[in-house]
Amino acid sequence: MTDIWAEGFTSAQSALKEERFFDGVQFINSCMEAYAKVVGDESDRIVKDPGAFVEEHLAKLSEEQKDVLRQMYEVRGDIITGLGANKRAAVDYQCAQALGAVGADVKVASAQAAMKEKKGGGKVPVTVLTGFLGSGKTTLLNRILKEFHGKRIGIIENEFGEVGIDDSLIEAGPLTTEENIIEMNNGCICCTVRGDLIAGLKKMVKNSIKNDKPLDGVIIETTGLADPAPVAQTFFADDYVQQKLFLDGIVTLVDAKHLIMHLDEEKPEGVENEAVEQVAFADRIVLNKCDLVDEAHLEEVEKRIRMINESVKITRTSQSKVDMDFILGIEAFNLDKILEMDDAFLADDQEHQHDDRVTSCGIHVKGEVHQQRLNEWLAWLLKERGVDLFRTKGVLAVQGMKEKFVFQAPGGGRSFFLFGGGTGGFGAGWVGFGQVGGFGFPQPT
Ligand SMILES: Nc1nc2c(ncn2[C@@H]2O[C@H](COP(=O)(O)OP(=O)(O)OP(=O)(O)O)[C@@H](O)[C@H]2O)c(=O)[nH]1
Repeated sequence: MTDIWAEGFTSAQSALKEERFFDGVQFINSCMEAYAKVVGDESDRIVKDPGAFVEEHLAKLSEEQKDVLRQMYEVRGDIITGLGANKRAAVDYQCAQALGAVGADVKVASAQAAMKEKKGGGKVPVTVLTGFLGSGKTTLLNRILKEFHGKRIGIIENEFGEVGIDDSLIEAGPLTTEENIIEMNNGCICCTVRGDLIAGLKKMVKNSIKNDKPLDGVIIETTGLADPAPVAQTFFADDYVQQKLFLDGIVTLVDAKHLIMHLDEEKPEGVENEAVEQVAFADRIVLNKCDLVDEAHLEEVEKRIRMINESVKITRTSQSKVDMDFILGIEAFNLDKILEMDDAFLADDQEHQHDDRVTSCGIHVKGEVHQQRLNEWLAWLLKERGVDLFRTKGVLAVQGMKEKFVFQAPGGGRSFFLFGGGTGGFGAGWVGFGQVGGFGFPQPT
Protein backbone atom coordinates (compact mmCIF):
# COMPACT_ATOMS: atom_id res chain seq x y z
CA MET A 1 0.00 0.00 0.00
CA THR A 2 1.28 3.46 -0.85
CA ASP A 3 1.43 5.81 2.11
CA ILE A 4 -0.45 9.11 1.85
CA TRP A 5 2.74 11.08 2.43
CA ALA A 6 4.49 9.18 -0.40
CA GLU A 7 1.77 10.12 -2.89
CA GLY A 8 2.01 13.75 -1.78
CA PHE A 9 5.78 13.64 -2.14
CA THR A 10 5.53 12.36 -5.72
CA SER A 11 3.07 15.18 -6.52
CA ALA A 12 5.45 17.73 -4.95
CA GLN A 13 8.36 16.42 -7.03
CA SER A 14 6.27 16.65 -10.21
CA ALA A 15 5.15 20.19 -9.36
CA LEU A 16 8.79 21.17 -8.80
CA LYS A 17 9.84 19.67 -12.11
CA GLU A 18 7.06 21.55 -13.92
CA GLU A 19 7.86 24.75 -11.97
CA ARG A 20 4.38 24.85 -10.42
CA PHE A 21 5.84 26.17 -7.20
CA PHE A 22 2.67 27.27 -5.43
CA ASP A 23 1.04 23.85 -5.96
CA GLY A 24 4.33 22.32 -4.89
CA VAL A 25 4.17 24.10 -1.51
CA GLN A 26 0.68 22.72 -0.88
CA PHE A 27 1.80 19.14 -1.72
CA ILE A 28 5.07 19.17 0.16
CA ASN A 29 3.63 20.78 3.31
CA SER A 30 0.75 18.34 3.59
CA CYS A 31 2.98 15.33 2.84
CA MET A 32 5.51 16.47 5.45
CA GLU A 33 2.80 17.03 8.05
CA ALA A 34 1.60 13.47 7.37
CA TYR A 35 5.17 12.16 7.69
CA ALA A 36 5.66 13.96 11.03
CA LYS A 37 2.98 11.68 12.46
CA VAL A 38 4.90 8.64 11.14
CA VAL A 39 7.87 9.70 13.25
CA GLY A 40 5.61 10.38 16.25
CA ASP A 41 5.22 14.17 16.13
CA GLU A 42 1.67 15.56 16.13
CA SER A 43 2.73 19.22 15.89
CA ASP A 44 3.21 21.23 12.68
CA ARG A 45 6.85 22.12 13.50
CA ILE A 46 8.08 19.95 10.64
CA VAL A 47 7.04 22.77 8.29
CA LYS A 48 6.73 25.76 10.61
CA ASP A 49 9.86 25.36 12.71
CA PRO A 50 12.02 22.84 10.80
CA GLY A 51 15.22 23.55 12.76
CA ALA A 52 13.57 22.69 16.10
CA PHE A 53 11.85 19.64 14.59
CA VAL A 54 15.07 18.14 13.24
CA GLU A 55 17.04 18.93 16.38
CA GLU A 56 14.50 17.16 18.57
CA HIS A 57 14.08 14.04 16.44
CA LEU A 58 17.46 13.53 14.78
CA ALA A 59 18.91 11.10 17.33
CA LYS A 60 15.77 8.91 17.31
CA LEU A 61 15.28 8.65 13.55
CA SER A 62 16.12 5.47 11.63
CA GLU A 63 18.43 5.77 8.63
CA GLU A 64 15.44 5.27 6.34
CA GLN A 65 13.45 8.04 8.05
CA LYS A 66 16.43 10.38 7.87
CA ASP A 67 16.70 9.69 4.17
CA VAL A 68 13.00 10.42 3.53
CA LEU A 69 13.13 13.65 5.56
CA ARG A 70 16.37 14.73 3.86
CA GLN A 71 14.72 14.39 0.46
CA MET A 72 11.61 16.23 1.65
CA TYR A 73 13.58 19.21 2.97
CA GLU A 74 15.63 19.35 -0.23
CA VAL A 75 12.50 19.37 -2.41
CA ARG A 76 10.83 21.94 -0.18
CA GLY A 77 13.94 24.12 -0.29
CA ASP A 78 13.93 23.96 -4.11
CA ILE A 79 10.21 24.80 -4.32
CA ILE A 80 10.52 27.72 -1.93
CA THR A 81 13.59 28.96 -3.81
CA GLY A 82 11.38 28.92 -6.93
CA LEU A 83 8.95 31.27 -5.17
CA GLY A 84 11.77 33.58 -4.11
CA ALA A 85 11.75 33.04 -0.32
CA ASN A 86 15.47 32.32 -0.15
CA LYS A 87 15.87 32.85 3.57
CA ARG A 88 13.18 30.27 4.28
CA ALA A 89 14.69 27.92 1.68
CA ALA A 90 18.10 28.17 3.35
CA VAL A 91 16.53 26.84 6.58
CA ASP A 92 15.20 23.78 4.70
CA TYR A 93 18.61 23.13 3.09
CA GLN A 94 20.26 23.37 6.51
CA CYS A 95 17.84 20.71 7.79
CA ALA A 96 18.61 18.51 4.77
CA GLN A 97 22.30 18.93 5.53
CA ALA A 98 21.80 17.94 9.17
CA LEU A 99 20.02 14.83 7.90
CA GLY A 100 23.00 13.91 5.75
CA ALA A 101 22.45 15.65 2.41
CA VAL A 102 25.62 16.00 0.38
CA GLY A 103 26.07 19.40 -1.25
CA ALA A 104 23.26 21.04 0.76
CA ASP A 105 25.80 23.53 2.10
CA VAL A 106 26.29 24.78 -1.47
CA LYS A 107 22.53 25.30 -1.82
CA VAL A 108 22.42 27.15 1.53
CA ALA A 109 25.19 29.45 0.31
CA SER A 110 23.51 30.07 -3.04
CA ALA A 111 20.11 30.71 -1.39
CA GLN A 112 21.81 33.18 0.94
CA ALA A 113 23.55 34.87 -1.99
CA ALA A 114 20.24 35.06 -3.89
CA MET A 115 18.76 36.95 -0.94
CA LYS A 116 21.05 39.83 -1.76
CA GLU A 117 20.40 39.76 -5.47
CA LYS A 118 17.90 41.93 -7.30
CA LYS A 119 14.58 40.39 -8.23
CA GLY A 120 12.57 40.89 -11.38
CA GLY A 121 14.62 39.28 -14.13
CA GLY A 122 12.69 40.76 -17.06
CA LYS A 123 9.30 40.38 -15.42
CA VAL A 124 6.82 43.27 -15.27
CA PRO A 125 6.78 44.99 -11.86
CA VAL A 126 3.42 45.27 -10.13
CA THR A 127 2.54 47.76 -7.42
CA VAL A 128 -0.41 47.14 -5.16
CA LEU A 129 -1.89 50.44 -4.06
CA THR A 130 -3.97 49.98 -0.97
CA GLY A 131 -5.32 52.11 1.86
CA PHE A 132 -8.59 52.78 3.60
CA LEU A 133 -11.58 54.39 1.88
CA GLY A 134 -10.81 57.94 0.84
CA SER A 135 -7.15 57.90 1.90
CA GLY A 136 -5.92 59.25 -1.47
CA LYS A 137 -5.26 56.20 -3.68
CA THR A 138 -6.87 57.59 -6.85
CA THR A 139 -5.15 60.93 -6.26
CA LEU A 140 -1.82 59.09 -6.13
CA LEU A 141 -2.64 56.95 -9.16
CA ASN A 142 -3.30 60.10 -11.19
CA ARG A 143 -0.01 61.55 -10.01
CA ILE A 144 1.85 58.41 -11.11
CA LEU A 145 0.20 58.47 -14.54
CA LYS A 146 1.10 62.13 -14.94
CA GLU A 147 4.74 61.70 -13.91
CA PHE A 148 5.19 58.54 -15.95
CA HIS A 149 3.37 59.78 -19.03
CA GLY A 150 6.08 58.20 -21.24
CA LYS A 151 5.60 54.74 -19.74
CA ARG A 152 3.07 52.08 -20.58
CA ILE A 153 1.36 51.35 -17.31
CA GLY A 154 -1.44 48.84 -16.94
CA ILE A 155 -4.06 49.65 -14.35
CA ILE A 156 -6.41 47.39 -12.50
CA GLU A 157 -9.05 49.35 -10.74
CA ASN A 158 -11.20 47.61 -8.18
CA GLU A 159 -14.27 49.11 -6.55
CA PHE A 160 -16.41 47.62 -3.85
CA GLY A 161 -19.70 49.07 -5.08
CA GLU A 162 -21.68 48.13 -8.15
CA VAL A 163 -21.22 51.56 -9.74
CA GLY A 164 -17.66 52.27 -10.88
CA ILE A 165 -16.65 55.87 -10.22
CA ASP A 166 -12.85 55.77 -10.16
CA ASP A 167 -12.45 54.98 -13.86
CA SER A 168 -13.99 58.42 -14.56
CA LEU A 169 -11.55 59.98 -12.12
CA ILE A 170 -8.41 58.44 -13.60
CA GLU A 171 -6.63 60.83 -15.90
CA ALA A 172 -4.97 58.32 -18.17
CA GLY A 173 -1.87 59.36 -20.12
CA PRO A 174 -1.22 58.79 -23.84
CA LEU A 175 0.18 55.28 -23.37
CA THR A 176 -2.52 54.19 -20.98
CA THR A 177 -5.10 52.96 -23.45
CA GLU A 178 -8.44 51.33 -22.78
CA GLU A 179 -6.73 48.03 -23.41
CA ASN A 180 -4.60 48.32 -20.33
CA ILE A 181 -7.16 49.73 -17.91
CA ILE A 182 -9.28 47.04 -16.37
CA GLU A 183 -12.11 47.91 -14.06
CA MET A 184 -13.49 45.42 -11.58
CA ASN A 185 -16.59 46.40 -9.68
CA ASN A 186 -18.98 44.86 -7.27
CA GLY A 187 -16.63 42.89 -5.08
CA CYS A 188 -13.16 42.85 -3.63
CA ILE A 189 -10.19 41.46 -5.57
CA CYS A 190 -9.00 40.01 -2.28
CA CYS A 191 -11.89 37.53 -2.35
CA THR A 192 -15.05 37.65 -4.50
CA VAL A 193 -13.46 38.83 -7.73
CA ARG A 194 -9.97 37.42 -7.14
CA GLY A 195 -10.39 35.08 -10.12
CA ASP A 196 -11.09 38.17 -12.24
CA LEU A 197 -7.83 39.70 -11.02
CA ILE A 198 -5.83 36.72 -12.24
CA ALA A 199 -7.73 36.67 -15.55
CA GLY A 200 -7.26 40.44 -15.91
CA LEU A 201 -3.52 40.28 -15.29
CA LYS A 202 -3.12 37.44 -17.80
CA LYS A 203 -5.16 39.27 -20.44
CA MET A 204 -3.12 42.43 -19.97
CA VAL A 205 0.20 40.60 -20.33
CA LYS A 206 -0.96 38.49 -23.29
CA ASN A 207 -2.25 41.61 -25.11
CA SER A 208 1.02 43.44 -24.52
CA ILE A 209 2.98 40.49 -25.97
CA LYS A 210 0.61 40.03 -28.93
CA ASN A 211 0.67 43.75 -29.82
CA ASP A 212 4.39 44.06 -29.11
CA LYS A 213 3.70 46.85 -26.62
CA PRO A 214 5.57 45.77 -23.51
CA LEU A 215 4.27 47.04 -20.22
CA ASP A 216 6.58 49.09 -18.00
CA GLY A 217 4.53 48.29 -14.95
CA VAL A 218 1.12 47.43 -13.57
CA ILE A 219 -0.66 49.19 -10.75
CA ILE A 220 -3.51 47.58 -8.88
CA GLU A 221 -5.69 49.99 -6.94
CA THR A 222 -7.60 47.93 -4.40
CA THR A 223 -10.83 48.90 -2.72
CA GLY A 224 -10.43 50.66 0.59
CA LEU A 225 -11.78 47.54 2.28
CA ALA A 226 -9.33 45.09 0.76
CA ASP A 227 -7.04 42.78 2.67
CA PRO A 228 -3.72 43.01 0.78
CA ALA A 229 -2.53 39.50 1.73
CA PRO A 230 -4.70 37.51 -0.73
CA VAL A 231 -3.93 40.08 -3.45
CA ALA A 232 -0.20 39.55 -2.86
CA GLN A 233 -0.67 35.79 -2.83
CA THR A 234 -1.97 35.99 -6.42
CA PHE A 235 1.61 36.59 -7.60
CA PHE A 236 2.65 33.20 -6.28
CA ALA A 237 -0.56 31.21 -6.73
CA ASP A 238 -0.85 31.38 -10.50
CA ASP A 239 1.99 29.98 -12.59
CA TYR A 240 1.53 32.26 -15.62
CA VAL A 241 1.28 35.35 -13.42
CA GLN A 242 4.37 34.23 -11.51
CA GLN A 243 6.36 33.75 -14.70
CA LYS A 244 5.49 37.13 -16.25
CA LEU A 245 5.00 39.52 -13.36
CA PHE A 246 6.50 40.20 -9.97
CA LEU A 247 5.23 42.08 -6.99
CA ASP A 248 7.41 45.16 -6.67
CA GLY A 249 5.75 46.40 -3.50
CA ILE A 250 2.64 47.07 -1.49
CA VAL A 251 2.12 50.79 -1.06
CA THR A 252 -0.39 51.76 1.61
CA LEU A 253 -2.00 55.18 1.67
CA VAL A 254 -2.93 56.31 5.15
CA ASP A 255 -5.34 59.11 6.00
CA ALA A 256 -3.49 60.95 8.79
CA LYS A 257 -6.73 62.23 10.29
CA HIS A 258 -8.73 59.01 10.43
CA LEU A 259 -6.17 56.18 10.67
CA ILE A 260 -6.20 55.82 14.46
CA MET A 261 -10.00 55.69 14.47
CA HIS A 262 -9.94 52.88 11.88
CA LEU A 263 -7.15 50.96 13.66
CA ASP A 264 -9.10 51.08 16.92
CA GLU A 265 -12.37 49.97 15.42
CA GLU A 266 -13.61 46.80 17.06
CA LYS A 267 -14.55 44.08 14.61
CA PRO A 268 -16.80 41.06 15.11
CA GLU A 269 -15.01 37.80 15.94
CA GLY A 270 -13.17 36.29 12.99
CA VAL A 271 -13.32 39.50 10.96
CA GLU A 272 -10.07 41.19 10.12
CA ASN A 273 -9.52 44.87 10.63
CA GLU A 274 -8.62 45.94 7.08
CA ALA A 275 -6.82 49.09 8.21
CA VAL A 276 -4.49 47.02 10.43
CA GLU A 277 -3.86 44.49 7.64
CA GLN A 278 -3.10 47.26 5.14
CA VAL A 279 -0.51 48.77 7.49
CA ALA A 280 0.94 45.37 8.45
CA PHE A 281 1.55 44.28 4.85
CA ALA A 282 2.87 47.62 3.60
CA ASP A 283 6.32 47.91 2.09
CA ARG A 284 5.90 51.68 1.98
CA ILE A 285 3.47 53.95 3.80
CA VAL A 286 2.36 57.23 2.34
CA LEU A 287 1.05 59.19 5.31
CA ASN A 288 -1.34 61.44 3.42
CA LYS A 289 -3.67 64.31 4.33
CA CYS A 290 -1.02 65.80 6.62
CA ASP A 291 -2.62 69.19 5.99
CA LEU A 292 -5.56 68.16 8.17
CA VAL A 293 -3.67 67.44 11.41
CA ASP A 294 -0.95 68.94 13.61
CA GLU A 295 2.57 67.68 14.33
CA ALA A 296 1.62 65.99 17.62
CA HIS A 297 -1.10 63.98 15.85
CA LEU A 298 1.29 62.97 13.06
CA GLU A 299 3.79 61.70 15.59
CA GLU A 300 1.07 59.68 17.30
CA VAL A 301 -0.03 58.19 13.94
CA GLU A 302 3.57 57.24 13.10
CA LYS A 303 3.93 55.63 16.52
CA ARG A 304 0.81 53.55 15.91
CA ILE A 305 2.06 52.50 12.46
CA ARG A 306 5.40 51.42 13.93
CA MET A 307 3.61 49.28 16.52
CA ILE A 308 2.14 47.24 13.64
CA ASN A 309 4.95 47.41 11.09
CA GLU A 310 8.19 48.33 12.82
CA SER A 311 10.53 48.68 9.86
CA VAL A 312 8.25 50.12 7.17
CA LYS A 313 9.41 53.29 5.42
CA ILE A 314 6.99 56.17 5.94
CA THR A 315 6.74 59.47 4.10
CA ARG A 316 4.47 62.39 5.00
CA THR A 317 2.44 63.96 2.21
CA SER A 318 -0.53 66.06 1.25
CA GLN A 319 -2.52 65.47 -1.92
CA SER A 320 -0.51 62.22 -2.33
CA LYS A 321 2.53 64.25 -3.47
CA VAL A 322 5.16 61.59 -3.11
CA ASP A 323 8.54 61.03 -4.72
CA MET A 324 8.04 58.27 -7.32
CA ASP A 325 11.31 56.58 -6.31
CA PHE A 326 9.76 56.00 -2.91
CA ILE A 327 6.93 53.88 -4.29
CA LEU A 328 7.90 52.46 -7.71
CA GLY A 329 10.78 50.24 -8.79
CA ILE A 330 11.51 49.57 -5.15
CA GLU A 331 11.76 45.75 -5.27
CA ALA A 332 10.56 45.82 -1.70
CA PHE A 333 8.13 42.94 -1.49
CA ASN A 334 9.84 40.23 0.47
CA LEU A 335 8.24 36.81 0.73
CA ASP A 336 10.55 35.85 3.58
CA LYS A 337 9.36 38.83 5.64
CA ILE A 338 5.71 37.99 4.94
CA LEU A 339 6.22 34.34 5.91
CA GLU A 340 7.78 35.45 9.18
CA MET A 341 4.65 37.50 9.88
CA ASP A 342 2.06 35.13 8.42
CA ASP A 343 3.14 31.52 8.28
CA ALA A 344 0.00 30.48 6.42
CA PHE A 345 0.51 33.05 3.65
CA LEU A 346 1.21 30.37 1.02
CA ALA A 347 -1.68 28.08 2.04
CA ASP A 348 -4.35 28.10 -0.65
CA ASP A 349 -7.27 27.53 1.73
CA GLN A 350 -6.99 30.72 3.77
CA GLU A 351 -10.24 31.93 5.27
CA HIS A 352 -10.95 35.58 4.79
CA GLN A 353 -13.96 37.45 6.10
CA HIS A 354 -15.09 40.99 5.40
CA ASP A 355 -16.97 43.08 7.92
CA ASP A 356 -20.51 42.65 6.63
CA ARG A 357 -21.69 45.62 8.69
CA VAL A 358 -20.05 47.74 5.99
CA THR A 359 -22.12 47.81 2.84
CA SER A 360 -22.26 49.85 -0.32
CA CYS A 361 -25.12 51.50 -2.09
CA GLY A 362 -24.85 52.62 -5.70
CA ILE A 363 -27.20 54.70 -7.78
CA HIS A 364 -26.91 54.96 -11.52
CA VAL A 365 -29.60 56.99 -13.25
CA LYS A 366 -29.93 58.69 -16.59
CA GLY A 367 -30.59 62.41 -16.67
CA GLU A 368 -29.41 65.50 -14.87
CA VAL A 369 -29.59 66.49 -11.23
CA HIS A 370 -31.23 69.69 -10.03
CA GLN A 371 -28.54 71.55 -8.12
CA GLN A 372 -30.70 73.05 -5.38
CA ARG A 373 -32.60 69.86 -4.72
CA LEU A 374 -29.34 67.95 -4.72
CA ASN A 375 -27.93 70.30 -2.09
CA GLU A 376 -31.06 69.94 0.02
CA TRP A 377 -30.83 66.20 -0.21
CA LEU A 378 -27.14 66.21 0.70
CA ALA A 379 -27.84 68.43 3.71
CA TRP A 380 -30.55 66.00 4.82
CA LEU A 381 -28.26 63.00 4.29
CA LEU A 382 -25.44 64.63 6.23
CA LYS A 383 -27.74 65.50 9.13
CA GLU A 384 -29.48 62.15 9.29
CA ARG A 385 -26.78 59.63 8.47
CA GLY A 386 -23.49 61.58 8.27
CA VAL A 387 -21.80 59.64 11.06
CA ASP A 388 -22.55 56.31 9.37
CA LEU A 389 -20.92 57.22 6.09
CA PHE A 390 -17.33 56.19 5.51
CA ARG A 391 -17.17 57.44 1.97
CA THR A 392 -19.35 58.91 -0.75
CA LYS A 393 -18.34 59.79 -4.26
CA GLY A 394 -19.89 60.26 -7.64
CA VAL A 395 -19.83 61.83 -11.06
CA LEU A 396 -22.77 64.05 -11.88
CA ALA A 397 -24.49 65.77 -14.77
CA VAL A 398 -25.97 68.94 -13.27
CA GLN A 399 -28.87 70.73 -14.93
CA GLY A 400 -27.74 73.77 -16.87
CA MET A 401 -24.00 72.97 -16.59
CA LYS A 402 -21.76 71.73 -19.37
CA GLU A 403 -19.04 70.38 -17.09
CA LYS A 404 -19.18 67.05 -15.42
CA PHE A 405 -19.13 67.31 -11.66
CA VAL A 406 -17.15 65.16 -9.30
CA PHE A 407 -18.69 64.63 -5.93
CA GLN A 408 -16.43 63.64 -3.02
CA ALA A 409 -17.00 63.11 0.68
CA PRO A 410 -14.04 61.37 2.24
CA GLY A 411 -13.67 59.95 5.75
CA GLY A 412 -16.52 60.08 8.22
CA GLY A 413 -18.80 61.71 5.68
CA ARG A 414 -18.87 64.95 7.61
CA SER A 415 -18.15 67.15 4.62
CA PHE A 416 -19.18 67.17 0.99
CA PHE A 417 -17.41 68.77 -1.90
CA LEU A 418 -18.83 69.36 -5.29
CA PHE A 419 -16.55 70.61 -7.99
CA GLY A 420 -16.47 70.65 -11.75
CA GLY A 421 -14.02 69.83 -14.49
CA GLY A 422 -13.82 68.38 -18.00
CA THR A 423 -16.89 68.06 -20.17
CA GLY A 424 -19.96 66.25 -19.17
CA GLY A 425 -23.35 65.14 -20.29
CA PHE A 426 -23.99 61.74 -18.79
CA GLY A 427 -25.96 60.11 -16.03
CA ALA A 428 -25.52 60.70 -12.35
CA GLY A 429 -24.16 58.28 -9.80
CA TRP A 430 -23.45 58.02 -6.11
CA VAL A 431 -21.73 55.40 -4.14
CA GLY A 432 -21.98 55.35 -0.37
CA PHE A 433 -20.38 53.11 2.22
CA GLY A 434 -22.21 52.93 5.47
CA GLN A 435 -22.22 51.05 8.72
CA VAL A 436 -24.91 48.61 9.77
CA GLY A 437 -27.12 47.53 6.91
CA GLY A 438 -27.90 49.57 3.84
CA PHE A 439 -30.16 52.57 3.90
CA GLY A 440 -32.39 54.01 1.25
CA PHE A 441 -31.06 56.86 -0.80
CA PRO A 442 -33.80 59.08 -2.20
CA GLN A 443 -33.68 59.41 -5.98
CA PRO A 444 -31.25 62.20 -6.71
CA THR A 445 -33.13 63.90 -9.54
N1 LIG B 1 -7.43 67.61 2.56
C1 LIG B 1 -6.90 66.68 1.78
N2 LIG B 1 -7.69 66.03 0.89
C2 LIG B 1 -7.12 65.09 0.11
C3 LIG B 1 -5.74 64.77 0.19
N3 LIG B 1 -5.47 63.79 -0.71
C4 LIG B 1 -6.63 63.50 -1.31
N4 LIG B 1 -7.63 64.29 -0.83
C5 LIG B 1 -9.06 64.28 -1.21
O1 LIG B 1 -9.66 63.16 -0.57
C6 LIG B 1 -10.69 62.62 -1.39
C7 LIG B 1 -10.46 61.12 -1.59
O2 LIG B 1 -9.30 60.95 -2.37
P1 LIG B 1 -9.15 59.70 -3.35
O3 LIG B 1 -7.82 59.83 -4.00
O4 LIG B 1 -10.35 59.57 -4.20
O5 LIG B 1 -9.17 58.54 -2.27
P2 LIG B 1 -9.26 56.97 -2.53
O6 LIG B 1 -8.40 56.34 -1.52
O7 LIG B 1 -8.98 56.66 -3.96
O8 LIG B 1 -10.79 56.71 -2.23
P3 LIG B 1 -11.58 55.31 -2.46
O9 LIG B 1 -11.20 54.79 -3.80
O10 LIG B 1 -13.01 55.70 -2.40
O11 LIG B 1 -11.21 54.44 -1.33
C8 LIG B 1 -10.68 63.42 -2.68
O12 LIG B 1 -11.65 64.43 -2.57
C9 LIG B 1 -9.28 64.03 -2.70
O13 LIG B 1 -9.23 65.24 -3.42
C10 LIG B 1 -4.92 65.50 1.14
O14 LIG B 1 -3.72 65.29 1.30
N5 LIG B 1 -5.58 66.42 1.89
